[in-house]
Amino acid sequence: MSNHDILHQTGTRIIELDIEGMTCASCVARVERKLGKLDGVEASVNLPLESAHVTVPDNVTDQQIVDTVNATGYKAWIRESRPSPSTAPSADHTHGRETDMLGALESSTEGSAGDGGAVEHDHSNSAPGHDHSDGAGVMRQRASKGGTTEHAEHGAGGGGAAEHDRSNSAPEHDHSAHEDHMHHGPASRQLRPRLIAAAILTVPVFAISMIPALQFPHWGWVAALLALPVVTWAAWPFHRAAAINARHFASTMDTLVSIGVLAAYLYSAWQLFANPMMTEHPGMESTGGMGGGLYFEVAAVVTTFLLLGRYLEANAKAKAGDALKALLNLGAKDATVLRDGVEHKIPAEQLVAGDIFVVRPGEKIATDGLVTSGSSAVDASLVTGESVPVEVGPGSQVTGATINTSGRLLVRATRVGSETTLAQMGRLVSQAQTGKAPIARLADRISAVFVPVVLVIALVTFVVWLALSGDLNASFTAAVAVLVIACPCALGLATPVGLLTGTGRGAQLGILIKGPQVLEDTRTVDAILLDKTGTVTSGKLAVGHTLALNGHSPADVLSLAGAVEAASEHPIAHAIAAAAKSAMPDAGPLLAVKDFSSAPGGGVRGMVALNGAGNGTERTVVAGRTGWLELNGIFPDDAQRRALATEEAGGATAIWVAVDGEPAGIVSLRDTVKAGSAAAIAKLKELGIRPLLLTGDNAAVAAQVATAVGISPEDVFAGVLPEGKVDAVRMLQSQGSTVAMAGDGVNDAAALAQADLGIAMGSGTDVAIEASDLTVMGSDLGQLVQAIELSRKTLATIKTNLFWAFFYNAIGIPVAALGLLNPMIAGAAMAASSVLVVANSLRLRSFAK
Ligand SMILES: Nc1ncnc2c1ncn2[C@@H]1O[C@H](COP(=O)(O)OP(=O)(O)OP(=O)(O)O)[C@@H](O)[C@H]1O
Repeated sequence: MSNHDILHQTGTRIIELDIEGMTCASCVARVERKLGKLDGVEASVNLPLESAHVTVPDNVTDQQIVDTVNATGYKAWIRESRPSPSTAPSADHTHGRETDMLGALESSTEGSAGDGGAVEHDHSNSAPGHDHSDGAGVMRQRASKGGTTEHAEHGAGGGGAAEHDRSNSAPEHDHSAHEDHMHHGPASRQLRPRLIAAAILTVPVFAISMIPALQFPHWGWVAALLALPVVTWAAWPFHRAAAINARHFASTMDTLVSIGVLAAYLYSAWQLFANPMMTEHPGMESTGGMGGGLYFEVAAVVTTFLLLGRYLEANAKAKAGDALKALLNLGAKDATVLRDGVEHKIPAEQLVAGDIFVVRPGEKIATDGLVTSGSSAVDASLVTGESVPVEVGPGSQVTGATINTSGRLLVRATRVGSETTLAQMGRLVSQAQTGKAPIARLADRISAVFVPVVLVIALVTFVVWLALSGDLNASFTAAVAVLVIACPCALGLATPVGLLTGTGRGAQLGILIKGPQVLEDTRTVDAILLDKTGTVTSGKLAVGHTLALNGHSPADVLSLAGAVEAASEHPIAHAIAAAAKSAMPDAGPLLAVKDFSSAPGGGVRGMVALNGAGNGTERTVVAGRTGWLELNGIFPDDAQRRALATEEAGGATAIWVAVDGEPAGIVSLRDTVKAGSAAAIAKLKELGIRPLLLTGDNAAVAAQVATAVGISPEDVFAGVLPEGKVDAVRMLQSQGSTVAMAGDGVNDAAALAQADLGIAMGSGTDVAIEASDLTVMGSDLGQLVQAIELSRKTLATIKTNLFWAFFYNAIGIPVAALGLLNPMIAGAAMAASSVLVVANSLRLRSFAK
């Protein structure tokens, strides 16, 4: 779907919300459920990003959405609102956060912009994404004043507040708000002092409660006093969340923690008040005669552990988002634009398509463009992950954010703002991170019913224990342990943190994963169709020699073919045109062509005007494969066909050139297999994936390439027409294979979409990227292998996370109910499970390092 299509769909719109105050999977489930109750509204909430992607029909206002979230006890702000790309957004997140990510990009390049307001204004005039936003009546302001204040509060001092002020005026700065969420969000900022205070007070409470040698007369009162601020002030975030939820008759994991901690403290306090003398002598705690004991240390230790868990979690969440931020920060800040021969330094976001800008050696290229003069090597490793700089010269396309290493370039901007490759990358990554795997939805649903169930289990534990043993002390301990061990927060973090880290690391490596479902697909894939030209081979063909037929000269054949091919984008065409040009006398221009037409996977056709013929003599030139010639009514004789077959048998890509309806010659071209292809294919086999070669080229060339890289001869599909590529995918699928397809061209788009896993390679065409599930920015097969490995590893990580999260709860609850788990250990275990899940995910950050 083109941007144009997206912009003109009506009926629903997409709202991006920032939501504050969610702590666990139960919160996520509640927000989704409440929003889902509004007619036609669908929401997908992301816990680590503290955001929601909501599809809203026209009859529901933005304010209603915000109010609904606020009414569930959280705080919501609208980051952005725009027409929906489709009526079923959760299924199609493809364009979900278009202007959002543009905003993100712009805010990241804002640093040197000087007057931010002016920059925004200029830019929104120039970027189509913005025009659209304006037209659609984007809600640019945050929904409530309170929201802004609150956000500013979380920012790091004045700078943060200033940033938010600006974010009120235009959506492009909302990303900075987002960053603040990640870095100075309520979590780490609020939790730190509470954690420190809790830890300092808990140590003595624990020591005097547990070590009789340290006890002194009336130590119980001292413990009660020391533990009081811990269970009230330090544990406040838990109580506050529990209270907010209770107001709405809902419960989350905070409810469990809050009840557990308060119960332990109040019960102990009640014991102490009932028998003030119970700790008169050291070691006398349980001789009070009521069968009770003191649990101040339990309340304090549980609080401290849980705060520690939350704190580490908050920091880890911030780290997990780093990769995306790093990606967005890649963009150049300034551009030197050439106007009337004079260089002007302007903020990069003020560039408009058509501007000519100067890039000096060592500078970042400000935006996507076409080199108009100069030559240099461009280091694209930051964007594509490919380490070898690419040579560019006039006519070469360059990508914004790549680095010009050697020469001075003049570049004409072709894509700016939301259109640039970098913006698209950011968008894809961000969408992937907000998407939800089916398994994560399951986890959300489970945790929503989980808390009330746990409350009941805790109550039953208490009652049954008391009935069976009559021991109030033991009954109480068991019930508190159940409450504490049951917090499902690890469950809520398992998928999003894994996904965030995996996709973030991918972005750094030039690998874009479109969504959680893709991870699942990479696991099941067992066959991969590799496009030959440009994927397995370099795609940089060179003309070997030209065979002339029917009395033509090789030079004539080449110059006529070159003239027509100059109008085509095909690698074969580039090679022939380049060879023809260098063979021209005095390196003059190629002959002029009119009535050009081309058939993908077939060849080209055009009328070439002969220079020097004076009276405008023209030749009809057809170049391409046999089938294309035949379509044009040209049928080579047997001897000519044999000549072609001989060329092909030698491993060349042989192209017919026909002039005025007669075969006139054969141009032979050669491609080179990429250095890393063989190793990558061996690796694919190791991963249990059967590599197959798919090409429009002739069988002999295909077989040679296949042998060179280790693909077995029966796994080669040669001479395949573009539409045949889809059939090849279907055929393998019908044989029961789960098929991946890697390709880079427009020709491949249909096959990419048909494949179970479509992988767009190389800087790829937009169509290919659109149709694919995975995009590998580099064109090296090794990167493709890396992409599959990373996806599989991310999925494995998520699964391990879910296992541990479920495991803790599944094992912990019965053990606690049986009275075999000390509440303090339960608290530590609970916190450890969250930390474990996050730490396990962060391991992905070192993937391929
Ligand atoms: N512009 C062109 N000029 C001449 N021949 C062409 C042109 N485009 C396509 N062909 C012919 O059609 C064949 C198939 O082209 P197609 O683009 O489908 O595949 P390819 O690029 O050769 O290989 P692959 O499928 O591996 O990318 C080519 O091998 C060539 O014979």
